[in-house]
Order: sequence, then structure tokens, then C-alpha cells
Amino acid sequence: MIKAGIIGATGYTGVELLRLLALHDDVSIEVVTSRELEGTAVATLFPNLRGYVDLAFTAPDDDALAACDVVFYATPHTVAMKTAAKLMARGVRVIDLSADFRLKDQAEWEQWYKEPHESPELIAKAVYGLPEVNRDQIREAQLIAVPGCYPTAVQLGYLPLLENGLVDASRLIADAKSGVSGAGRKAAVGSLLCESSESMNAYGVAGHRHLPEISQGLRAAAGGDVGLTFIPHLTPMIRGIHATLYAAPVGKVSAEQLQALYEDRYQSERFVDVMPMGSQPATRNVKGTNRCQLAVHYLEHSNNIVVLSVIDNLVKGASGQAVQNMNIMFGLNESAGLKTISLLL
Ligand SMILES: NC(=O)C1=CN([C@@H]2O[C@H](COP(=O)(O)OP(=O)(O)OC[C@H]3O[C@@H](n4cnc5c(N)ncnc54)[C@H](OP(=O)(O)O)[C@@H]3O)[C@@H](O)[C@H]2O)C=CC1
Ligand SMILES: CC(=O)N[C@@H](CCC(=O)OP(=O)(O)O)C(=O)O
Repeated sequence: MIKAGIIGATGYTGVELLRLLALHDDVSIEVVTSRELEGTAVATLFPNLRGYVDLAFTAPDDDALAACDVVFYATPHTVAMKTAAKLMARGVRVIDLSADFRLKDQAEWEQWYKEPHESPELIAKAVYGLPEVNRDQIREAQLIAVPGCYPTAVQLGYLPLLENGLVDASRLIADAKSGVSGAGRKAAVGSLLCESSESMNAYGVAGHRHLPEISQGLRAAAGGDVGLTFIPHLTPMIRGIHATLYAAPVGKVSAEQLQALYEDRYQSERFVDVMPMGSQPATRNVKGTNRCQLAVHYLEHSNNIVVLSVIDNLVKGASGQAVQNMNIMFGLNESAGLKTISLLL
């Protein structure tokens, strides 16, 4: 049994980790932390977990966490960079759902996250946890930086085009929409029902902190510079990311050729589902699952390629991807604990 700890288990990605790990045959959840709700039973806060998780939240404690084989940080940015090194020195494998170790360029991280990085020595050690790109490195990693939700949807959508040099990499446009749970469980005016329902808005137009993360991954895929316009939007749904990705082909392409390219690229990826030609994926079909559904379109009239990519921000965009990484790190079946079908309605 793999002994797991979750720091920040009262948040949305924390409770999603609990939901997934509670039914994972190879994992025993040992420690779940909350500073605010120390002493409260998990099932009191989350009645859906009654009978599945018989633990109480405890304040983060180094010794209890160090007794785990793996610790998930489901905490805001800047928490893991302050304490992960101590756990790692005691042999713990760390899976960080925040952005602390996602960017390889420390100066760029400090520019976007507006603080000095407190564990710069761990940046190079961290493996970016996108299994469809870095599976071999994930196997050996002691520290995983789980990709952000938008970065997961956008990178999976663009990878086949960029890896094959089929598009003008300097003029990529990613128009992405997120459900409100992407903002976390903490109280915030923008997440109130009256503020977020029956309306939709773009945000971070001048620059969102996922822009450097996505660009870093796309540069690696393209083998050179990329120019990306990334515009996130808040939409009145609880879960889900829908990304519409535009790219201009550099040569002649056809819908059939693109379809074959995507099917080939993701043929052995159990969590990326390339849909039939002409499909228009919807977030409801991946809700609660670790799946990314993709559809690639070629629009002859404008000579543009459009890729549609949907994920559940809390699963493939966070906790499910974290569990997928854990499965790879510990040599388990990659789908262990992740076999489920979306809740359609
Ligand atoms: N929501 C989403 O869709 C996604 C989120 N992420 C990332 O995952 C991380 C968690 O997000 P989310 O679950 O939404 O956040 P929430 O705000 O819902 O939860 C944050 C959790 O962290 C705990 N926490 C806060 N500060 C500290 C601290 N200093 N030390 C220890 N624990 C702390 C909180 O509990 P307490 O204060 O009681 O200790 C709480 O349990 C973030 O980095 C986020 O960016 C990534 C992808 C998608
Ligand atoms: C709707 C919403 O607010 N979304 C969050 C993204 C959440 C996420 O996945 O990203 P990180 O892990 O990088 O925080 C945002 O735009 O900041």
C-alpha cells in the first residue's frame, strides 16, 4: 500500500484527490491537512466521503507527512516551495498541484508570481507532470509539478501540430473557458452566484500566468519560439475547461490528414480521446473523468485549423492528472483509481 498525505485537503483539488484516492486499491490515505479545520472529521465537511474516508483534518506536521510515501500539495502557490525540500530530504515523493515548480526559468516565475522563489535548487529537479509528453521522466521523479488546468487543455490540443511543424507557430490563438471551481474554494466575490452566473467574461487579457507555462511547453514541442495569444474566460458552470485553438497551416493540409495525425499521436494515450472528424466536444462528456476529448477541424474557406479540447479542470486539469502521475511514479497501472465515466447530466 502506498501511504499518501494531502496538504490542503479542504480545497477543491484536495477533496477531488480524496474522492479519487479513497477508491484507489493501492493507496492508503494517512494524513489530510487543514490549518483552519484541524480536528474536524473529513466526512463532516464532505458528507459524500462518509464511509470512505475515516480521518480528521490535522494541521500540517512534518513528521506525520514524512511518514508518507507520497505527499500531494493541493495548496495555493508559494506553499510547496517553502516546505517540499524538507519532505524530499526524508525520502518522500512530492506531487505539487500548484505552479511553484512548473516554470523552468526562475526569473520568469518570479515575474509572474511576484515573489522570490524559495527553492530554486528544486526547479531543475522537478518534472513537469504531463504524462503525454514526459512519461519517462515522471517514472524517475521525486518531485512533480502538475500542469495547470488551461495549460493541460491547450498543450494537448496543440502538440501534434507543433511537433510536426505543420502550423505557423508565431500566430497561435487559444480561446479558453473555465468553470468557476477553477478559482478554488476560498471565498471570493467573483465566485459568488450573483457575480458568476448568467454572465460570461474574459479576464487576464493583458497577460495570464498560464501564458508562460503554456508557451514553455509549446516551445519544447515546436523546437523553437512560439507566439501565443491566450485569452481565458470565466463561464457560468462549476467544472470544465473548453479550449478553442486556432492555427494557420504552413503548407497544404487536409481534414483527413489532420485526423490521422491526431489519432496516431494519441493512439496509446488512454486519457486522450481523439473524436471522429467533425465532432464538437462538450465539457459535460468529461465531467468527473481524467479524459481530454479532442477534435481537429480544417476550415478550407479560411485555411485555418481549429482544435477543440475539453477537460474537467479538477480531474485531468489537476487531481486526476496528479493521481495519473503517482501511478506512473510507483509503477502502477496508469488508470488505477481513474476508471470512471462522466456524469452526463
Ligand atoms: N481549482 C482548480 O481547478 C485547479 C487548481 N489548481 C491549483 O491547485 C492548488 C489548490 O487549488 P484549490 O484546491 O482550487 O484551492 P482551494 O483554495 O480550494 O484550497 C486550498 C487548500 O490549501 C490549504 N492551504 C492554504 N494555505 C495553506 C498554507 N499556507 N499551508 C498549508 N495549507 C494551506 C487550505 O486549507 P487551510 O487554509 O485550512 O489549511 C485549502 O485546503 C492551487 O495551487 C491551484 O492553483 C490547479 C489546477 C486546477
Ligand atoms: C477560473 C479561474 O480562476 N481559474 C484559475 C486557474 C486555476 C488553475 O488551474 O490554475 P493554477 O493551478 O495555475 O492555479 C485562474 O485563472 O487563475
